Amino acid sequence: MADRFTKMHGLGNDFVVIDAREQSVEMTPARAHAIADRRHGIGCDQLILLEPSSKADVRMRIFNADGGEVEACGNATRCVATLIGQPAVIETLGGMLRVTPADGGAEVVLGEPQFDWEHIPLAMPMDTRDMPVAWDELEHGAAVNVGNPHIIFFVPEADAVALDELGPRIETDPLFPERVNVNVASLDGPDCLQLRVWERGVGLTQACGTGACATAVAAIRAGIVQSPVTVSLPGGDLVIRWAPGEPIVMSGAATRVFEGETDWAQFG
Ligand SMILES: N[C@@H](CCC[C@H](N)C(=O)O)C(=O)O
Repeated sequence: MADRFTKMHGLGNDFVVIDAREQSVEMTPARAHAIADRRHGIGCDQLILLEPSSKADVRMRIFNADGGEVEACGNATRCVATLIGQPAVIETLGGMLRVTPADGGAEVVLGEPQFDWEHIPLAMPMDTRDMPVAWDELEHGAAVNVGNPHIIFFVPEADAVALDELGPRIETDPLFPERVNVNVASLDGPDCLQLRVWERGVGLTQACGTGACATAVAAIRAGIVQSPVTVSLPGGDLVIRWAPGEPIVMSGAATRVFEGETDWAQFG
């Protein structure tokens, strides 16, 4: 029997979604990495595996293109919400997410953001609102965990930052024992932010949903913007709502591109 998958994207952040509730699929980091390869595999930023859950409507496992399994993916969560097609609860390593499909996309209620250095996690105690760090022109980052770890730098012009060079250096810095997603943002009008993201385990992507959430939260916390915040990424816009002590709510598009069939055995 052929192995089936759905190719999807959220603002150009693309996914191979495998429904392992209908077919049995053995996933390993090496196999996920091989499937994500854009020349020899199917190609994607993240591989998403849907499994039965005893606590929620579905369990969603997330593998970065490097094969590493991670806790959260905002854009993929909207995509999975549209596949489910009705309000649902999704179990992830980063927590339980409530989703509601809407208008060619979905709304996702993430948990409350974490700011303690142990929860980012960082290798040493530090004020996560204004970290005494510098990598060339990227200085004074803010750190937020929204299910997965993010560092955010507010800069005059996000497009002018050499993120392809600085991103991998920061991602793998020993300050971040679990590595980190690197966000550079600039103010782009009232309550609007421009954002580019170097994703842990992937590289530069067209959009990062959790990066948009972490950046909006850091900007609201710093008093730079007020909720709701429109975050413009290279692949399109997301709207983020948040107030201290409350969960984060993200809204945006999700697109089904095609259904495919393959043979997982060829990927190791
Ligand atoms: N593209 C995602 C984030 C995927 C996981 C991330 N690279 C990590 O390693 O934490 C999103 O839309 O949030």
